[in-house]
Amino acid sequence: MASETARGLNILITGTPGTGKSTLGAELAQRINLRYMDVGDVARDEQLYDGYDEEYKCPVLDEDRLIDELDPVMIDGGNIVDYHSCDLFPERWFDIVFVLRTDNTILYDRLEKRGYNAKKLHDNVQCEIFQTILEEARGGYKHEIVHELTNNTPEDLEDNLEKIIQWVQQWRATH
Ligand SMILES: Nc1ncnc2c1ncn2[C@@H]1O[C@H](COP(=O)(O)OP(=O)(O)O)[C@@H](O)[C@H]1O
Repeated sequence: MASETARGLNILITGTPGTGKSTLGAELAQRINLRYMDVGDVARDEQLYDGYDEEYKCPVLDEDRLIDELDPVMIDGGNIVDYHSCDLFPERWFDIVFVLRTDNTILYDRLEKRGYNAKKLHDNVQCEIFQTILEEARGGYKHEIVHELTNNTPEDLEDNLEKIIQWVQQWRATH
């Protein structure tokens, strides 16, 4: 076996809410035996909040406490992290970053089904139109580790899983 470097593989799955991160992340974790972490769930379980956003009617993430909480786990490696933003994380955490993308009309329907109000729907669809998260990822990580994946249909999901698994196998063979 190739030598384990400082730690095991860490994958970030990011993208606008509704692009399918948790669906893909949870399935991927099962198939390749990594730990799946939804950052929103960790924040809620550990109450890693700092105030309340009246406009969006949601608690504000305490980023410093979140980083402190996750750092030991990330140093160990073997994680798939799911979050709808990526500029808060230390660059050193991730070996590869996947940015999921969804067509605006499909995304709108998914978020409407989720019960988002008009403002939240509009803001999230705008976020996707302006490819905000993709730009964030490209700005925060080395170009060659950032991959954009279209995720509109169940067929896309299966293709994406296969692509990621191939990449992971390659990574494991060379690290
Ligand atoms: N590739 C896909 N094709 C069709 N529907 C999908 C796909 N990926 C996710 N979905 C659906 O879209 C909705 C949002 O997916 P979810 O994984 O919760 O997104 P996120 O974690 O990015 O907010 C869910 O109802 C899920 O079943």
